[in-house]
Amino acid sequence: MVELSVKNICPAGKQALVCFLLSSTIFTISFFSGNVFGYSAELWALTYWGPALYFCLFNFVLRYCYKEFMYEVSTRAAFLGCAFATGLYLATFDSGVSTFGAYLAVLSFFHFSEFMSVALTNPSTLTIDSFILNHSVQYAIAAVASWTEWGLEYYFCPDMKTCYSLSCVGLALCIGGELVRKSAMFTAKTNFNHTVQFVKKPDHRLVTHGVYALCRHPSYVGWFYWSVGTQIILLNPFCVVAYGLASWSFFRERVFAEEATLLAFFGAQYVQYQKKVPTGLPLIKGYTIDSSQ
Ligand SMILES: C[S@@+](CC[C@H](N)C(=O)[O-])C[C@H]1O[C@@H](n2cnc3c(N)ncnc32)[C@H](O)[C@@H]1O
Repeated sequence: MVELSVKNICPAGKQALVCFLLSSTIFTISFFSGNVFGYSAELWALTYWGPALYFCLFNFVLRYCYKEFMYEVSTRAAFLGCAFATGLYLATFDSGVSTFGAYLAVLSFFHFSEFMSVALTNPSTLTIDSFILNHSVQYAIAAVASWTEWGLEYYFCPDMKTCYSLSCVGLALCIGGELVRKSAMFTAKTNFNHTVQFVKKPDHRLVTHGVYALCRHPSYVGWFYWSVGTQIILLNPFCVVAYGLASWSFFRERVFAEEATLLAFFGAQYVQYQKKVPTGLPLIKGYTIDSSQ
């Protein structure tokens, strides 16, 4: 049984936590120093060049102190910490830029928390991919498309990006999605894996309690709503629709393939589970014995 506590966190998890917190704190202090002390030319330089200088120096130190995996973890966690603080800072702007700031904070926190959740729940599977920064080419294209849409609309129609109440609905959807996904990871623990398993491990147990008693694929449900939520935060009308359709079609295929393996692993036990509990994703039924005929 894995005991979840910060004390028991694995070395790479601790390292990621320290780098994320240190970087986000230093960036936050630099960015917000102007709000506290007023803006002078010197402080302006400190506010913007300070964080950049820190980031370069910190990476230089990391390069000499850590090797391979630990170095890769440290730089990614530090980068995500900087992005998170930058997002928080931009979110305080009195213009449409604040929507991009909120999005940046949500995005960087998501990738950091994915790594930390694996570090806490299933450390033996922890790799650099646990940040899921390099999820897929499609994921990268989708991100760039959303930045492009936001940039074009902000440039040509800045008023479009000031519907803050709608942006807050997106934020609520992202927070809800995060909570559901992380509840799934913390409930399934070592049975959860970022990549679908095609060979059953001897200790793989079917999880049907907690959030898995409400839906069969809570981590996908959370990610689905989180991804649509990010586009509502950005007030991107085209990407809201495109993300909804792309995520839905991705999860429909993923659930189908995953359930075929789960039926092979757990047989009648999984059939019973399917009868009682829905997938949780709209209009997705999953793989039933009938689908194979
Ligand atoms: C990325 S996780 C996703 C889990 C689940 N689909 C969800 O959305 O919460 C994929 C791994 O979880 C495992 N898995 C999925 N549902 C499970 C369950 N109810 N009990 C145990 N393992 C499960 C699969 O075998 C697969 O290797």
